[in-house]
Order: sequence, then C-alpha cells, then structure tokens
Amino acid sequence: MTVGFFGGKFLPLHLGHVFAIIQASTIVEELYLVLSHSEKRDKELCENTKMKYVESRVRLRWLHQLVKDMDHVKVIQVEDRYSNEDYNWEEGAVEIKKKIGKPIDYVFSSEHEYEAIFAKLYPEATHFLIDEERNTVPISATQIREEGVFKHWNFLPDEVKPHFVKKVVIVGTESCGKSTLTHNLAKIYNTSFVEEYGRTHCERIGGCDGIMFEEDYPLIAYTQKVNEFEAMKKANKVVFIDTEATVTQFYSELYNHHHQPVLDEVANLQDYDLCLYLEPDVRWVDDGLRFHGEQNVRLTNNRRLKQLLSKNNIDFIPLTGDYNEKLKQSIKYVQALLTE
Ligand SMILES: NC(=O)c1ccc[n+]([C@@H]2O[C@H](COP(=O)([O-])OP(=O)(O)OC[C@H]3O[C@@H](n4cnc5c(N)ncnc54)[C@H](O)[C@@H]3O)[C@@H](O)[C@H]2O)c1
Repeated sequence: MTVGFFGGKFLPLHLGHVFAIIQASTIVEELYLVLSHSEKRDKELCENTKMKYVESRVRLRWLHQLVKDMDHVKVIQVEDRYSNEDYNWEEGAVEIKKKIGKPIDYVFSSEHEYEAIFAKLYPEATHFLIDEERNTVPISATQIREEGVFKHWNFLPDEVKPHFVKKVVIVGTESCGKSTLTHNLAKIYNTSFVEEYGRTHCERIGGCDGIMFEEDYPLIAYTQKVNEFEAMKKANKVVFIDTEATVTQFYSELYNHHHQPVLDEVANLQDYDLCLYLEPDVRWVDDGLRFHGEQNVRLTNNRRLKQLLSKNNIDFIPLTGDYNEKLKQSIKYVQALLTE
C-alpha cells in the first residue's frame, strides 16, 4: 500500500490546496492531510492583515468536510512546536510519523524550497511537487490573508465560505418594512436570505391571534436558526435575516403574555455582524396577520422590543425615514461591513 501526506496550515483552506489534495489523492492508496497549527504563530500571521484568525478546530472541520466522501483520505492534526522562535521541523516530523504510524512513500507539497528539508526528514519518501508555479489555481493563503477573503471569494471552497459570511439581521415591530427590506437587500447583494419563520408558521396554522400556543415560540426560534444555517451555505459574502429570537420573545409576550427563558438562551447564542432596527415610522399596512396598528400601540410595542434587545445585549442600529431612506442607510452599513 502506498502512503503519502500533504501538510499545511490551511489558514485559510483555498482551492489551490484542494487542487493539490485531489492530485495527491490520485497518486497514493492512502493519503493523510496534516493540519499543522500553533495558536501563537497562526494568530501572529493574521495580525495586521485583512483576515481574522481562524481557530484550528474550524480548519480541522473544513478538511474533514472536504474529504468526507473519500475513504482513502484521512485527516490528522499536529501542534507545531517552536524552539528559539523557529519552527522545529524535526519534532514536527517525529509527531507526523507517529500519527501516521506506517512507512511514508510520498510527501506532497508545491514548495521547491521544502526539497532539502523533506530529503533529510523523510529519506525513504519521494517529495512530489504539485504545480510549483501555482498556474492551475493562482492563489496563496498569504494573499488571502493580506487582501481579505472577500477579494478572493471565488478561491474559497464551499466548505469554507460560511465561516466568513457576514450575518445581517433586520428587526422591528409589525409593518415596519422588514421583509421587503430583507428581500431587496438579498437581491442587491445577489445572495441568500432567511424569511421570518414565525410568519410562515402563522400562515400554516391559519392566523396567530388567539391560536398560538406557548410551545410554538421555541419551535419558531429553532426553525429560524436552522434556516439561517442553511442560508449561510448558499450566501454570497453576506446573508440577510428577517428577525431573530428576541423578536420571537416579543411576540410570545404580546400574544401569550409569557416571557420564555429558552428564547433568551437562543438569543444569547446569536452572533450577528450587524443588526438593523427599523423604526415604525412608515404607514401601518393590514395584511390579515397584524393586530397592533394604532399609533400609541405601535410606539409601546417599539419601546418593549428595544428593551428586550438591550437586555439580550444586542447592539442595534435604528433606521428612520421612508422605505428609500431606510434602504440607502442599510446599504451604507452593509458596504462598511464588506469592506475588510
Ligand atoms: N515537520 C514536517 O515534517 C512538516 C511537513 C509538512 C508540513 N509541515 C507543516 O506545514 C507547514 C507548511 O505548510 P505551508 O506553510 O506551506 O502551509 P499552507 O497551508 O500555506 O500550504 C499547504 C500546502 O499547499 C501548497 N499550496 C499552496 N497554495 C497552492 C496552490 N495555489 N496550488 C497548489 N498548491 C498550493 C503549499 O505549497 C503547501 O505545500 C509548516 O510550517 C509546518 O508547520 C511540517
């Protein structure tokens, strides 16, 4: 059986790595992908660049996801050791050999300069160079870190993109223009979005006033999260999300007079990059599922929702004005988010 390995930091994993991994997988009968990581070094590599440090557990999952359907490719990880600030290649090789646990026939890389090191560390193995010039996929992880992931978005594998997607949530009370703004922004940015699942739920049961049960709200919050997870996989740099768990809490209080700790728990797990709050300063539109149109009720509800968001430590940006004004302001904030 021929055995080989392909090592790297994969900070981040890109399509050049994927190309090399696939090439290597066709040459040996068993291929090991070795994630070499060092928290200190890897954080330093990302310092003063346009890419945030990516934890090794995330990179390990990327590799596992990439090769999950390739039975002869295995993923292992080693923690890189340093002596006097220099990477200790010898210790690294001892660890890699121990983890692979069988004779190594091939060491794959695209770096000519590793030739001498690998000849010394793996004298029985052939150093197999893959696309040294990087002509097939002209990209490097250094370039992605330096110039930012959005500039090189199309060089990121689908398994990697969701990690970097910016999540924009749009909140507000009834008839403030949330769902239209969500759709419009998704169209402008040619990306995916998440509809307010609470609304879909009400449509399915034939309304909401008087027929919502307490147990409906956690279901709504969980389904919204699952839908977010799915939308992130399809997102083009940014995803737009109509409401979150605090808004669900607000409706639980409004319709069922019940504050549910589980909804706060869900809200505490959320990590949106931007939360846009639409003030209810546009005309209230009756769509058959809305019941709180009087101006004083709208204002009371508005105050309560803001209170709940603040309690859940969600920083929101209030947007005022007509639909066009709110769209223009949203675009300004989204652009800032996408400018790394
Ligand atoms: N001790 C050992 O024996 C040993 C062996 C191998 C690797 N390592 C570890 O891995 C690190 C070396 O990996 P790296 O820093 O080069 O990691 P990296 O994540 O930048 O790259 C991983 C591999 O992909 C190749 N590659 C990058 N872009 C490519 C492209 N566009 N097309 C084709 N191939 C491409 C690189 O040449 C490298 O071989 C070392 O610093 C060390 O931590 C250790």
